[in-house]
Amino acid sequence: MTQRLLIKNASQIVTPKGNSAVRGADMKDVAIYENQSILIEDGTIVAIGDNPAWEKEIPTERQVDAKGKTVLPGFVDSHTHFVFGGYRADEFLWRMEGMSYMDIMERGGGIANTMKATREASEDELITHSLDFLKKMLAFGITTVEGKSGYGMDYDTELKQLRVMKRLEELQPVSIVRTFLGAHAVPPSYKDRNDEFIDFLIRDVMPTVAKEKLAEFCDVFCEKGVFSIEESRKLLTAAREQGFKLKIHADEIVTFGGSELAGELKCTSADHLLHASEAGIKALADNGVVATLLPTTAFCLKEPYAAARKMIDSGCAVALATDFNPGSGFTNSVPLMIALAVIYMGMTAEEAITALTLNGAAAVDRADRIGSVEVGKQADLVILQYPSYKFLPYHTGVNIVETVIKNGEIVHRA
Ligand SMILES: N=CN[C@@H](CCC(=O)O)C(=O)O
Ligand SMILES: [Zn+2]
Repeated sequence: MTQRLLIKNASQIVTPKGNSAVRGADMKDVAIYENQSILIEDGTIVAIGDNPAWEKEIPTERQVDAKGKTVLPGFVDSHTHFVFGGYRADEFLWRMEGMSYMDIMERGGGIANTMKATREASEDELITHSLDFLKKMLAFGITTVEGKSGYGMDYDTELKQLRVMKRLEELQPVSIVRTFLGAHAVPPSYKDRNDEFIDFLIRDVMPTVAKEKLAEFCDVFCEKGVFSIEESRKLLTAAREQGFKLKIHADEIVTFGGSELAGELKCTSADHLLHASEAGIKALADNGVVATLLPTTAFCLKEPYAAARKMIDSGCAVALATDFNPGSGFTNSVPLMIALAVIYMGMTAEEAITALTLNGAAAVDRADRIGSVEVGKQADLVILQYPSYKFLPYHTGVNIVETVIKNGEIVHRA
């Protein structure tokens, strides 16, 4: 029997439109429907309108009254590292005392610190740890999350992280898009042997990840002192040959040319971009690479924010994501991210919505299925407790998500 759900009388339904990333000036053009309802059948949006017959046909227990509230597409957090062992609270405080992220990394802390704890953790421990994070994400309105490996940097642990994410999909409602980030740092056992480590990933790890369909994307931390442009190009080119779609951590700490490489390789997304050059921004815009910006990381690292305004004005498709991880930004606060984007990065509220929904979906190659409230799309929805989307930045830093719907079912109520 058809399972129906009616979201009725929403003060506003606010959504970007389309099946692909929205670029440049179009990012602000969200549709706003007032006092309309959404009819869902078997997890798919089948109508948006104000047909009085719907209320009569659908049992009251399958109706959600959204009067005085705002409905948005479920948020897509397209860049996280949420499966890891241990914490790095000390490092956070060292940074506040003046040590830099790279200083800590060069002294054997940072990613290597989490690598050790992740290697030691059992699959079940990682599951328990991650379930708690996923629950918090859902409460913030995140209905799809991308998660990366990269805290193993050896065969067993990289696969363990990816398998954990696969198992987590069955245990809770948030959809998980898996990314292989074996090239997250050079592990101590390969110190100063970057080439050999890249070869090891390409030859010994990637084929299993591909064969077992453990990841859809491959990513690399392309950065001065981590992986060079040439090493990143070699890894990503091999990854594409093995069937992966591509992502890149680019120009995070210094201007390095990662954005240009993303353009050259036509990566699905290039992420961070705090120090992307003019030519890099142009390369992203010209090649349809989603520019994924991670404001909470810049905030936690006390670094300048990415040039969101300039990117949008140059025709880029910008996405916003939390980069939730134990080091550079141990926060998955969507309200904080929106506040930073609107207050400090010059994005409008409408652009921030597009960035967090349809463009986030494009950054994980799912814009044809999710990311907007449109007939035919999967019914992943967020209901805010206020009558306008403007409350998202205005009620600054506060979580105003009241109800979350995944695949046409209520999965969270505040
Ligand atoms: N910059 C590289 N990777 C992560 C941080 C990982 C960590 O510090 O544990 C990021 O995207 O910010
Ligand atoms: Zn990252």
